[in-house]
Amino acid sequence: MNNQENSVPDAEIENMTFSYSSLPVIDHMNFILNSGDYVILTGENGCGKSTFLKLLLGELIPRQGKIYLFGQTVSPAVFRRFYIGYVPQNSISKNQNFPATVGEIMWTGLYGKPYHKRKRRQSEEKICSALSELEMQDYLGRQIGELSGGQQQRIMLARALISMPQLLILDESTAGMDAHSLELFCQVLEKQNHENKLTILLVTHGNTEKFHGANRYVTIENGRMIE
Ligand SMILES: Nc1ncnc2c1ncn2[C@@H]1O[C@H](COP(=O)(O)OP(=O)(O)OP(=O)(O)O)[C@@H](O)[C@H]1O
Repeated sequence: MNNQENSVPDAEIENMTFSYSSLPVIDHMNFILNSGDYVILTGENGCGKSTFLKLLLGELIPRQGKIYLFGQTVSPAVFRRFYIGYVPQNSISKNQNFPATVGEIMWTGLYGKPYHKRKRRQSEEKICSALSELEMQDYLGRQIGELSGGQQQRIMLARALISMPQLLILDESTAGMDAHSLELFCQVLEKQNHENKLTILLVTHGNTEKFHGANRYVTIENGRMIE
């Protein structure tokens, strides 16, 4: 669904404030993420990027202000109704023995999809095509823990994309990635945004120049979003 048709932003933050007990992190923040935006979010260590994402995803509750996703107040129902893809910083590399193959990880990206069980062939084709885009099609039967960090992150992006999200959130997903993986990752994001109008919100520490095609660059400073 493209929300531009009815001009409802994919995400809207209104006058949001948040603190961890006595530590203020977000201070009367306002922010709008429009459908089709490709936003790069940066900021100093500890400025509140992860906290902002946790608030957006309903993991934390603001002390003040409102958060809307696709025009609706954040709630479990919103996450059932709208697909939001999420690629975190590499967490698999911390568990080299994680007992799953690339294929098994990819299947989890299709859970809840109507064609998941009924159309196995169609699902397999989707998985192969998503892996090919990230040059990982030959790794289907490999244990995820045996792959390099960059390869694992390519798999996690492919997995997020097969769920056909309306919004894709990436939290430091490219940190420490090798040059080739980073190049492929950036190419796929640009293509998804330009061709499929996928809304992207990407948090990164550096390398902002690698993310071709982004239309907005924002930072968090003193608890507010600066564009
Ligand atoms: N659970 C928590 N309890 C208390 N303070 C926290 C908690 N999580 C984060 N903080 C503090 O809140 C501030 C913002 O942290 P946050 O992780 O959101 O920043 P960040 O911009 O994502 O940092 P980095 O770039 O280092 O990942 C920091 O001062 C951090 O120490």
